[in-house]
Amino acid sequence: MNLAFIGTGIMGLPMAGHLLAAGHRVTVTSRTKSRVEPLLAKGATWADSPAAAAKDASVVFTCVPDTPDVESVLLGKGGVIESARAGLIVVDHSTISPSATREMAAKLVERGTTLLDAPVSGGDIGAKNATLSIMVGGDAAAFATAEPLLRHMGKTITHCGGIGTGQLTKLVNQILVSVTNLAVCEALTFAKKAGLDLPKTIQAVGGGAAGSWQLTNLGPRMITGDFAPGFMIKLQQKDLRLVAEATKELGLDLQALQRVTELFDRAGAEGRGNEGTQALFAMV
Ligand SMILES: NC(=O)c1ccc[n+]([C@@H]2O[C@H](COP(=O)([O-])OP(=O)(O)OC[C@H]3O[C@@H](n4cnc5c(N)ncnc54)[C@H](O)[C@@H]3O)[C@@H](O)[C@H]2O)c1
Repeated sequence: MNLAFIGTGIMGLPMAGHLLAAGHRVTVTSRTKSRVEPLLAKGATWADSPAAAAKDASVVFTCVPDTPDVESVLLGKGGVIESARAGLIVVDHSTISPSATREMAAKLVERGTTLLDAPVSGGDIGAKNATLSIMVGGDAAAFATAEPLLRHMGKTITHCGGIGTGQLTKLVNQILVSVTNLAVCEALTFAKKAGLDLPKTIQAVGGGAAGSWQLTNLGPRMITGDFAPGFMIKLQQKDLRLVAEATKELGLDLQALQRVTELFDRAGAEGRGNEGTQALFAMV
């Protein structure tokens, strides 16, 4: 199948690589061409704009940082909409605003193009190992077409409902991920102060009821001071802003969420925005 992938950063690069490895023709574009070289070396084709990338594609994937980036690659100058046509499916893997997603879907549908919101969870490791959880919102027929492609990149693929429900589900995910991250930071701070062997502690509690992705994957990075991203703090701040907007709309007041949001914002203000979320350990 002719596919396009726009935004080949920490997540998009390995995800597009899986589509290539599965035998699809993949045209790619991203902000920094040099970072796409590993895909070009494996047979991907470079395009100078999202519109050019989408021109001959049946399905276009996007994985860029924030809502304005998705708006730019889909609806901006040189955006996908310029070459959009009846039958084209756009699958957006970015984590962005659910309401902006619905608005973009309405604009694309005027060209006969269907948008699926399909944010992912599982981190850089899940992207590399093709074990992502992918939460999809949008038209059921478009989902049926996209699902076999999503299976090359993820293990748990869920059609959550109509357009925007993938993003709302991802916000549920971000509440769990961020509050658990803080719990891991506090537990390991306690363990360190108590003089415990930290790798043994992670092993011991990770196998019981306290086990979690955050503990298993970020705990070892926390205790060795490896703060390379992973999932950047500035992206978690962006996600927590989206969660804050949604909780306000729903009239909710979630205490642990507020605390962890403050800590991530403080980490960002201290210049840690490009570090991985495990660097929260340094803030506790
Ligand atoms: N890193 C993770 O662990 C993780 C996990 C789940 C979800 N996400 C989400 O996935 C999305 C991407 O995250 P990432 O970690 O890969 O970020 P990243 O910054 O590593 O990659 C983003 C890519 O998008 C490209 N890009 C940005 N604006 C562009 C534009 N206008 N046109 C073309 N390309 C553009 C950049 O060049 C970069 O290659 C974000 O929404 C993030 O919240 C990330």
